[in-house]
Amino acid sequence: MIEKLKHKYALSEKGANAMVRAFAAVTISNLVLMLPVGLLYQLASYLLENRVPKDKLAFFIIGIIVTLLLIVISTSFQYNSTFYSTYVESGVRRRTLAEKLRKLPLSFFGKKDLADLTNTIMSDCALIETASSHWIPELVGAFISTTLIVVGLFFFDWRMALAAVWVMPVAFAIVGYSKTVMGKVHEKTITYKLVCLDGIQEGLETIRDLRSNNMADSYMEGLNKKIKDVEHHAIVSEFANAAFVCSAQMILKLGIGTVALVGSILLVDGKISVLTFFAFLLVVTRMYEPLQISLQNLAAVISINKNCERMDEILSHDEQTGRENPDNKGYDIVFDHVAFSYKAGEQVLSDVSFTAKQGEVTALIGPSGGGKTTVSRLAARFWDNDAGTITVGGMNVLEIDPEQLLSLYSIVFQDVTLFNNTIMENIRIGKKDATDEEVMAAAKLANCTDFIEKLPDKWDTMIGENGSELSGGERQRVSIARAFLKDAPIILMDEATASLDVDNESVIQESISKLIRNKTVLIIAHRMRTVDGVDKIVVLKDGVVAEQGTPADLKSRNGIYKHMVDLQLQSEQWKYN
Ligand SMILES: Nc1ncnc2c1ncn2[C@@H]1O[C@H](COP(=O)(O)OP(=O)(O)OP(=O)(O)O)[C@@H](O)[C@H]1O
Repeated sequence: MIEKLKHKYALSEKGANAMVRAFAAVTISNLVLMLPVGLLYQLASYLLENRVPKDKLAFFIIGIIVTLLLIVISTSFQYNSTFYSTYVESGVRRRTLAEKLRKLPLSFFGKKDLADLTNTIMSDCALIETASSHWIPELVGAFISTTLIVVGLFFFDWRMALAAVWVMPVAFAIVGYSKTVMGKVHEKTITYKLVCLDGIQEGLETIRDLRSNNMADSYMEGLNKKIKDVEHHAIVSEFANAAFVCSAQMILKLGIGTVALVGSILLVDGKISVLTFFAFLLVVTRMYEPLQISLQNLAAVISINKNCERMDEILSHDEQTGRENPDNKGYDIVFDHVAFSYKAGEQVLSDVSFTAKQGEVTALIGPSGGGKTTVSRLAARFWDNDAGTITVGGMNVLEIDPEQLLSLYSIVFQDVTLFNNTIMENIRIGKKDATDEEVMAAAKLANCTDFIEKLPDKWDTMIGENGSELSGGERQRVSIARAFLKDAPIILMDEATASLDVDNESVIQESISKLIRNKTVLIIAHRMRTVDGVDKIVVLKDGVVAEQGTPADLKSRNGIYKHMVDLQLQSEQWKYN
């Protein structure tokens, strides 16, 4: 049972054990709440004889005190077992999820959009939290305690017990039947919600483009429709749920009626005493109460199945794993007949072989969509290649732990990611234990010092979400400073100086020349002028290496590279007129 609970509700071993304790706590609490019924039964038996013996008064007083004490103890045990441990467990679940996301291959994130993942981490976690603290323990506890009470009732009088119990299987069958219908309704609800969240997120991310293209109104129209769909579907879902739960609860209430009816007949026939009749009426009014709530809980537990599946999909996804200790000899990167596709059937690289040597600069060039970025991603194991091998210093990248492998790389992308933190901490990301002096030295090399000194709080200036308070060129210089700070033996650059002005470009180019000395450098180049001095050019076209060699070699071959150089020369002559 522990294993099943762990898997189904994304619980740790400790959390699953706490849930079983919560079942016991709710059961005990429900049973303790039946004690006043026992006392009332005793009292009624004396009152029917028109006297309460004096020596029994103490029994009732002690009975009431003990009952009150037991209620307090069992309620606090239930509280501790359900709420406290659940919230501790929720923290564990969110951490496990975050840790898992850290280890998943990027291909997983390609399949899932951000709104979907955020929803799983925030909303699904919160739902499972409520389920673990309320719905599931109350449902299971009510089920066990009611079964025990029902067994007791059958010993007392089987005919009256039958009159009280027949409604239970019918009520639960109705809610159980709702599983298929509600499963589909809930799946649709999630889909509508995700489409809506996605729309809101996309709208916020693209607000600048929407406004500049006068698209804000039509986008809002589309978004309004998505919000209306969520609203409409939520009403349908609530209505369907209420229809099942309310009918089941009404059936349950019929139990009181049948106990009264069967009891009256048996009483008139003299087959039961008034006291037995009274006892059954007392028990059924109390016994159905947790079941009424349980029916609602059962419907809710059924409805979160989809959320649990979504969570399980993340938690059971294969991680990118590998050896912790790199055993590379040097830092040559070798692609040997590498093939790769992001999606099945859409081959992006079909047969790529080349070597990027340590101490040399290798430039990847070629037409847009040829596979340059993909090659650089595979080299750093952001994705795993499907066929062929990629080695770094003779070590297959697929056999090494991704984080260990990435410690060998400094990466400068075109789209720089910055965090809402100080500029100092944003550069320190390159090397988390770097001193302030080291950070400042790296920033100087990347020509960042001037603009940082002009910021309101200098090095302690918060740079806004994703560095929104910095210009494109400044962002790129921060990213280059990170690479200087990390000073890793392999450098991957995606046209690192593309958004720099002429002044900055020449200063940084000088620094980059220092940075890349004796390293393995793989650059994705778009401007042919910058690759003129590299050691090797690899031309990628349609997922294969179309040409490779030194710039001089390739120029003399009159192939794609030569053609691209000529085109760029022509485009440099272009002017606005
Ligand atoms: N995450 C992804 N999921 C699916 N397909 C992708 C993904 N990234 C890239 N592709 C596809 O892979 C192919 C190669 O893309 P890649 O970005 O490697 O080319 P590139 O040569 O770097 O292009 P560019 O010069 O325009 O940046 C393209 O057809 C692209 O649409």
